[in-house]
This record gives sequence, C-alpha cells and structure tokens, in this order.
Amino acid sequence: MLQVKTPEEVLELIEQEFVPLKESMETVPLLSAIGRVLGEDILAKEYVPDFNRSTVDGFAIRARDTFGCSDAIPAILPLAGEVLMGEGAEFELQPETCCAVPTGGAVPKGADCVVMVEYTEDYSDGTMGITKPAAPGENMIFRGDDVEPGKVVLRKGRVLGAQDIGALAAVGCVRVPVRKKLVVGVISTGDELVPPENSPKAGQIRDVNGPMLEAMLTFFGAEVKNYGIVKDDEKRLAAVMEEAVSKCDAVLLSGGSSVGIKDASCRIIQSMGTLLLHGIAIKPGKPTILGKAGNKPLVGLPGHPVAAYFVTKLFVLSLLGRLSCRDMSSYTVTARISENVSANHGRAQYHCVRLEKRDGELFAFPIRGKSGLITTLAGTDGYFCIDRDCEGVAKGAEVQVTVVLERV
Ligand SMILES: Nc1nc2c(c(=O)[nH]1)N[C@H]1C(S)=C(S)[C@@H](COP(=O)(O)OP(=O)(O)OC[C@H]3O[C@@H](n4cnc5c(N)ncnc54)[C@H](O)[C@@H]3O)O[C@H]1N2
Ligand code: MOO
Repeated sequence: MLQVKTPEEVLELIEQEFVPLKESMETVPLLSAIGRVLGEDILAKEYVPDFNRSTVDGFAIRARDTFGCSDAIPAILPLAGEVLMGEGAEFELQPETCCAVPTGGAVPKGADCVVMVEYTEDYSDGTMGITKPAAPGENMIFRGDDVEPGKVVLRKGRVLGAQDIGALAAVGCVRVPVRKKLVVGVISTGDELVPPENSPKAGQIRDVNGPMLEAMLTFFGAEVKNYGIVKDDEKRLAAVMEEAVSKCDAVLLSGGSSVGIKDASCRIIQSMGTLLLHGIAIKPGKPTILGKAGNKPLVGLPGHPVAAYFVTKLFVLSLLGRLSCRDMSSYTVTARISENVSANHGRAQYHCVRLEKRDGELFAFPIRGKSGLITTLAGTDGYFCIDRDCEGVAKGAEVQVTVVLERV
C-alpha cells in the first residue's frame, strides 16, 4: 500500500528537503537571456531617459504663454528654433517664444510643455499661432520618468521575456546575470516501449513520456539529457540512474513507479539516497516517487502519460523552480464548464480542458479519458482541479483553469 501525501504536503516537503543550487550563476549576452532566470536584481545606473523629451510632433513652449488663447484669439509666439532628432537642445527657450520639436526630440530648457502641431498655425512670417491653452508637463516625458539611478528594473527569479530584454537594453545591461540552466536527466523504462520512429510490434507501444518530458523541460529552460528507453532490468536501470545522477542536477524516471513486482523504480531510488515519498493523493498521478541523492531530486513518475504530465506540471517544475530560485507564478482564467464532471476518489482530481469563447463568454470543455491515453492531452489549453472533498462540478459552474503556457 502507498502512504500518500496531499499535494500541499508534497509542496512543503519540496521546500524543506531541497535548497537552491549554489554557484549556479553565469553572465550571458543580452539576447541569449531570453527565457532564462534572472540571477540578480537589475538596478538602473543612469536616468532613462537622460533628457526631457517630447511625446508629440509640435512646439515646445511655456504653458503660461498660452493661457486664455483659443481658435479665435491665438497666442502668437515667435519661432525661436528647431530641435533635430538625435541632437541635444543646446539653447534655452526664452519667454513668449516657441521651438519646433519632433516626437521623441529633446525639449529645451525654459520650456515646460509641448503643444501638438494640430493646435498651431504657421503664419509664415517667423511666428506661430497657438490655438489651445497648454498645461505644464503636457506631452512631455521628463528626465528619469522611466527609471532613476538605483531603481529596481527587474527582480531576480524572473523568467526573462521579450519585454524584459527591451528594458535591459534601455538601461544598457548587455551582459545579463542569469542562473545556469539546470541539467535534467530523463529516462523511460518498460519492456513494451519502442522509440517513436519505430513501428510497434504486438504488445509494444511508442515511448510518449520521454519526448513529452523533454519538451516540457526544454520549454521550462532546462538542459535535458535524454537517456532513452531502458528495459525492465533492475541492474541495468540502476546503472543508467547512477550515470544520470553523476551528470545531472535532477533525474526523472518514468514507468515502474507502482507496486508491481517489476516496478523497480522505488527500490532503485531508495538505494541511491533517501526515499522521501511514494504516493500523492491526486488523480492521475498517485504512484509518484520522490527521493534525493544529496540535494539532487530523483523522481519516479507514473508510466501513464497523463499522470506523468500532471506530476511534472504540478510538482517537478516546482522542485526545479526551487533549485533555480525561479519565480513560479502560474496563470489562471475563470471559465464556465460546458458539462457535468464528477469526482469521488478522495484525491484531488485534475482534468485537461479546451478553452473556447462563445458569445463573449469563456467556456472550458473537459477532455474525458483515462490517464493511460495520451490524446486526452493533445490540443488542450489548460487544466482545472476538483478538490478531493468535492464530488464534482455541475455544468455551467465557474472553474479556475490554469493556462498551459507552452503554447503561447
Ligand atoms: N496494483 C496496482 N496497480 C497500479 C496502481 C496501484 O496503485 N496498484 N496504480 C496505477 C496507476 S494510478 C498508475 S498511474 C500506474 C503507474 O504505473 P507505473 O508507473 O508502475 O508504470 P508502468 O507499469 O511501467 O506503466 C503503466 C502504463 O504506462 C505505460 N507507459 C509506461 N511508460 C511509458 C512511456 N514512456 N510512454 C508511454 N506509455 C508508457 C505502460 O505501457 C503502461 O500501460 O500503475 C497503475 N497500476
Ligand atoms: O496515476 Mo494513475 O491515476 O492511473 O494515472
């Protein structure tokens, strides 16, 4: 019999038993930092922007020179100069004058706002008519509006996206401190397994978990060492596990996690270090094993692909996040369930769903099927959970769907 733990207990166990990897930082060029875990807080060293800028094409002025003006009675201001793009405004704007400025151009000293070209008239005699009163600060970005020296631009732990690469470029951070990629070993075990490129003979099936786990880990940002398929031979499996542990920061072994005579994963993991857990109160995914060799996690995943998928999503990635100090935020949306879904297993029950908007409302269509079927994962957008004390959800009820980001 398995001594199962609740999902909450498993996440606590992960926090207690594993610590972030030491000396796991490296510096990479700006563009190589996409998708990597930021290793340090990034503080601005300079003002961004470093000068007052216009946000429109127009004329830099002093707001008070336009008070009370209108279409009928424009404020008439001599044109004192023009600022060119990419050049500083070397002069100071005198009262009751104006100066042409392009969008993004520097606003000269003395000016406190910019009036849009649409609210001006060019009298072609060296003067401009301003037809709308302006307020101080209008249409301007001031020096340091974006960031000032010392301001935190990005926090460590964040997985860097394209928008973050832009922010790093803005502050001149072109050598980015990131966490080294975790090296994760993946092993599939089972006499029935053949590589996906083979045609299975009677009693054989293609290895689904190996490629699926490799894809999940690659998207997560790990470096994967795939040890392929190992037959149900305890000695051979133990030898491949030893090899993987010596080369990797964590090892995932799928199949053989249950309590059958040939299910050797638990014995092997136990023999290599400490067994922390065998059994989680979730469906699918109950016969999961967690152990450690030093600070290196050894995970025995259930062979059923949907179970292997959920255990990886719910626990393995959290564990890898713990090792690499990674921000593990997930994203949920509220959706209306399209049909009744029952549950009475005394375990938290996870269901994949397809999301679809109908008449402006988001619906979750549950995908039914046993955890041994892989097509129940294909084409799904996320999943929701029915708590272990709940008997199900009724058609039309709102559920919180965790969106699977691999597809974004
Ligand atoms: N007596 C019991 N039997 C089972 C229990 C139990 O508690 N008591 N739990 C069931 C549950 S739940 C699951 S999940 C599975 C877990 O099985 P194992 O981890 O021991 O895995 P196998 O027996 O090796 O395989 C199960 C199933 O999955 C297929 N498989 C395995 N690896 C792959 C792969 N890489 N790609 C695709 N499919 C794979 C395998 O062919 C089997 O069909 O145990 C239940 N039994
Ligand atoms: O862990 Mo399972 O519930 O048959 O996939």
